[in-house]
Amino acid sequence: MSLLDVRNLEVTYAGGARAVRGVNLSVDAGQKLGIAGESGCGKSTLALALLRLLPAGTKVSGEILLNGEDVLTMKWGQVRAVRWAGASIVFQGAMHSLNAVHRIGDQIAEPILLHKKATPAGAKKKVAELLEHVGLPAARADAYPHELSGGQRQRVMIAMALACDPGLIIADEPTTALDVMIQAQILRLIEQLVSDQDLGLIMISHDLAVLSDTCDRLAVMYAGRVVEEGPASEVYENAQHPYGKALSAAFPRIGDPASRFAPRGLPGDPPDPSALPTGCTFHPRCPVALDSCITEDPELRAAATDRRAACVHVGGATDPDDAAGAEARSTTA
Ligand SMILES: Nc1ncnc2c1ncn2[C@@H]1O[C@H](COP(=O)(O)OP(=O)(O)OP(=O)(O)O)[C@@H](O)[C@H]1O
Repeated sequence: MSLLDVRNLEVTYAGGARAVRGVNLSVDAGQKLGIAGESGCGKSTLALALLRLLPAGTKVSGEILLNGEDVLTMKWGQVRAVRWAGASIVFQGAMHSLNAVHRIGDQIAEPILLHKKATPAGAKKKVAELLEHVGLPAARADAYPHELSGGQRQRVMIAMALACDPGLIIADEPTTALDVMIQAQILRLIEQLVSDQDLGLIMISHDLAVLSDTCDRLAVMYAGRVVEEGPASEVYENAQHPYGKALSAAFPRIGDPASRFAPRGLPGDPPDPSALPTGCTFHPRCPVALDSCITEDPELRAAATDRRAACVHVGGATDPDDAAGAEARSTTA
């Protein structure tokens, strides 16, 4: 049994935006899954859905099996316990997530007192251990958030996420607000904690390079769907889906000066999730779209060993007559 098994997850916001569509994914203990995609592709919605943190009125269907139990059908009391002890989220921008008027030790202690039913002395001891675990002196428990640097605050957020010993950490752009040096330190810290404690990790980022460096597997999302999935370094180095290729080409590579000076962006924007294009939702931006892509939306299918992509061009499914149409379009574009 996987630590987390998400099956056919669909999320539609009250206004009709289909932010997550038919997502399947799984994470085992000790496994690090990266979720990549441009802004608006549904990554944060997916993270929030996993712990039922979406606004009231949002329609969610499918299954979210955490340790075999479906989070979507749990009673609220159980969901609240699962949020700390089963899986917890580290958000970007720790300053906004921490309460400015409380000492950080008290903030970390709160879930321990509430969900672990610890005594005040037991919670204090655990807070000291957690701070040391994330590389902060235990005495920093007495500090207020504004007395810490951005990197230290993000370490506090990680300590807080670990407070009730969850099996899964969901890190949503955990280093986006930090400078490059601190970003690297925080990423190494997360990696180390995950491997020391055999945790599962879902790391969300628009930055494919960061994800390929940190994670074992990578899922690329576009318009609410996973369009490509496989071992992280392979997806980054040799994406199969045209969107994965474009996303990967947008990042300069070490040792490849050409890519450094000419990273290729992808023209256009992801579609409005309340008015999605027909067929493959990527077809309006796709440089190799076929006529059939306007009407057909391919399922994820085997692209190579242990890799899958949702594109008519993978798995030998391309119709040669249709390919002529694509060629004509790309030469006139
Ligand atoms: N509360 C909401 N109500 C309606 N639509 C929403 C809501 N939150 C997000 N959306 C829409 O759902 C889509 C997916 O948003 P989401 O924030 O999940 O994407 P993302 O990939 O995480 O982007 P970013 O990296 O910018 O956070 C977007 O089109 C967004 O406008």
